[in-house]
Amino acid sequence: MPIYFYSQRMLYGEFSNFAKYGVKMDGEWWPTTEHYFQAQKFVDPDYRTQIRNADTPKRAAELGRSRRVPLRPDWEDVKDDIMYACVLKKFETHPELRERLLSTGDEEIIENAPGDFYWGCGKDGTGKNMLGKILMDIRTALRGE
Ligand SMILES: Nc1nc(O)c(N)c(N[C@@H]2O[C@H](COP(=O)(O)O)[C@@H](O)[C@H]2O)n1
Repeated sequence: MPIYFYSQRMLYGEFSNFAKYGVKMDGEWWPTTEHYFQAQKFVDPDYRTQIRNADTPKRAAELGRSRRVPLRPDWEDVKDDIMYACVLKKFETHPELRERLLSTGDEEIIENAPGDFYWGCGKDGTGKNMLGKILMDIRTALRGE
C-alpha cells in the first residue's frame, strides 16, 4: 500500500522537508532541508543567509518563493540534484530517520501535497511526485543497492 506523507503532524511527517531535522550543507548548519533547498534558488549570499535564518520552514519557503530577488538562471536544471543532495544528507545525519525510511520496504512513497504537482502528487494525484521518487531513490542508496 502506498505511503502518503505531507503534514509533519501526521504519519511519516518526518519525510517532509518542513520537518525539523537539520543538515550541514556547504559548511553551514541549516534548520531544515526546506531552508537549504529554498536558499539555493538564489545567487545573492545575503538573501541565502536570510533564508537560513528564517524562524520556520514555512517562512523559508515564503522567502524562497518570493520573486523580489531574482532566481538563479539555472534553477530548473539544478533543482532536482539539489533536492536529492540535501534530502540524502538529512537521512544520513539522523539515524532514526534512516531506519524509518528503510522500514517502508518497497512501498511507493508519495508526497500528498494538494497544491504541488511537481514535488508532490497534487490534489488529484496526477502530479510528478518528485520528492517521493527522490525518497525512494535514497532508500535504495541507503540499502547499499
Ligand atoms: N508543506 C508543503 N506545503 C506546500 O505548499 C508545498 N508545495 C509543499 N511541498 C514542498 O515544497 C517545497 C518546494 O516548493 P517550491 O518548489 O519552492 O514551490 C518542497 O519541499 C516540496 O516537498 N509542502
